[in-house]
Amino acid sequence: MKEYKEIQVALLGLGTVGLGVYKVLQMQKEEMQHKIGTEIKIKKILVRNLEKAAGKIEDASVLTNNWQEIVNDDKIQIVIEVMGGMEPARTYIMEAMQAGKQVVTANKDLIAADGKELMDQAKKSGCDLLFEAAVAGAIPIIRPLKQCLAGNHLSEIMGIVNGTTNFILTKMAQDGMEFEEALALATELGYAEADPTADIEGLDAGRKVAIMASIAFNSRVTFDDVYTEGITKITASDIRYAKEIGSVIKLLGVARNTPEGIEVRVHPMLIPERHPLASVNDSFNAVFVHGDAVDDAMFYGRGAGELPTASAVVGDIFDIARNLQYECCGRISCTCYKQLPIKAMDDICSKYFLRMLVENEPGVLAAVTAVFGDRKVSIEQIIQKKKIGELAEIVVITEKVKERHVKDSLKAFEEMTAVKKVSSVIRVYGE
Ligand SMILES: NC(=O)C1=CN([C@@H]2O[C@H](COP(=O)(O)OP(=O)(O)OC[C@H]3O[C@@H](n4cnc5c(N)ncnc54)[C@H](OP(=O)(O)O)[C@@H]3O)[C@@H](O)[C@H]2O)C=CC1
Ligand SMILES: N[C@@H](CC=O)C(=O)O
Ligand code: NA
Repeated sequence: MKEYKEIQVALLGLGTVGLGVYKVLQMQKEEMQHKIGTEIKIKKILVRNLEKAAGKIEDASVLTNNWQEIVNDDKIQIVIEVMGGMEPARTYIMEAMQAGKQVVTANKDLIAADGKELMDQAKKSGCDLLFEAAVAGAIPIIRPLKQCLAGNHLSEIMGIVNGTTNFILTKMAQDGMEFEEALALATELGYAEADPTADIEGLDAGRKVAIMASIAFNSRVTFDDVYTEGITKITASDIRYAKEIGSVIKLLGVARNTPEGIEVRVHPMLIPERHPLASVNDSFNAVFVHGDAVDDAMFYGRGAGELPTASAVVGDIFDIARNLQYECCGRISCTCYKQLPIKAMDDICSKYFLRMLVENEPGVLAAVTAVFGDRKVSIEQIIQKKKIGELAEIVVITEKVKERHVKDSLKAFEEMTAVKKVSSVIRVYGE
């Protein structure tokens, strides 16, 4: 065992998460010696603008805008990447590992796209590359999937894995807030990505689902494999109709290991109010995991924000500090040893909610029903909601059907003069 009076680390980035890590390490100052047998000392913080960063911390002498000062400093043993984005984060992480440093990152964009190359380099360098904060923020999920649940064949992961969109949907449903106002608030609270398009279009959740699926199913799933649909088309009317049928709308990430291949998708879903995910609100996230031994397990906590995300990052730093002392870094490497196919989205099965504007004439409902019937789409419910001039708004809820049959039906409606508009198509949870 090696004894270290202190372990020197460098932070790359001093934004929401970087400042959170700085604060949590200060909050742990008295205790870390007892917990991990050494102290963590931030030796350098890489920033772009020295002046802007100086006002954020007590000792501005640790700030630098020169990466070489970090990568060439042999005393720095852990690099903590919390800048975000693909480059230069990727290069810095690679160079840090090539220089024999351990790495912690919160960067899902990078792990979801280039996880294989990064893990390969970690193995080659005998380094730890830990990324607990990259998925579902504070919630421990990477470590459970890789370690605690390793004695399972995991078949399903499903959950709410984006804090920003969950916050927006909660504010729209519970406080009647407008989409834009709720997004601005989420940004102010430090939940949103630097470009919030990644949150609201489902890309951020897609990256997290790709990372979880790769680990859970031992087969590499990249972000490009994930079907993503965000919440920008969800309207106040959809939320109201959902409420009327005892449901809420949530942005869900789903990954299933099926005999036809891996199903990976992110999209809004109507879920019954009694389902545990329905009460996951604000910036909270929750992940369900199903395995052959564990049965069902659920993980819940804050999915975004300064201190919650830093909680996960600091957990990784502490883990590495222990590994450094016991000289066992790089203990757990890439676990993707299979090459499973990805299931086409057209082949997934779901129930669907469709809101349509049709001519208010006798026979139109029958014609709509016939289009569905001819394309193997069984209807569970069809309700005429209201009249809008000469038109009627109808809501259709289908049985569980194949996505391709719903798409075929939508194509047919485009050709039907009696159908003026299909305003919403939202998948519905359940059998
Ligand atoms: N916010 C959250 O709740 C969570 C975030 N994450 C992830 O953590 C990472 C950081 O997110 P967050 O803190 O919210 O983002 P921020 O935009 O708040 O912070 C990023 C910081 O990195 C700095 N930075 C960017 N590029 C460089 C560079 N080339 N050199 C030096 N500094 C640089 C930025 O500087 P400048 O101020 O000049 O732009 C900024 O201060 C991302 O990967 C994100 O996806 C993960 C989980 C939760
Ligand atoms: N923007 C992300 C931050 C955490 O990953 C989110 O809102 O969940
Ligand atoms: Na996490």
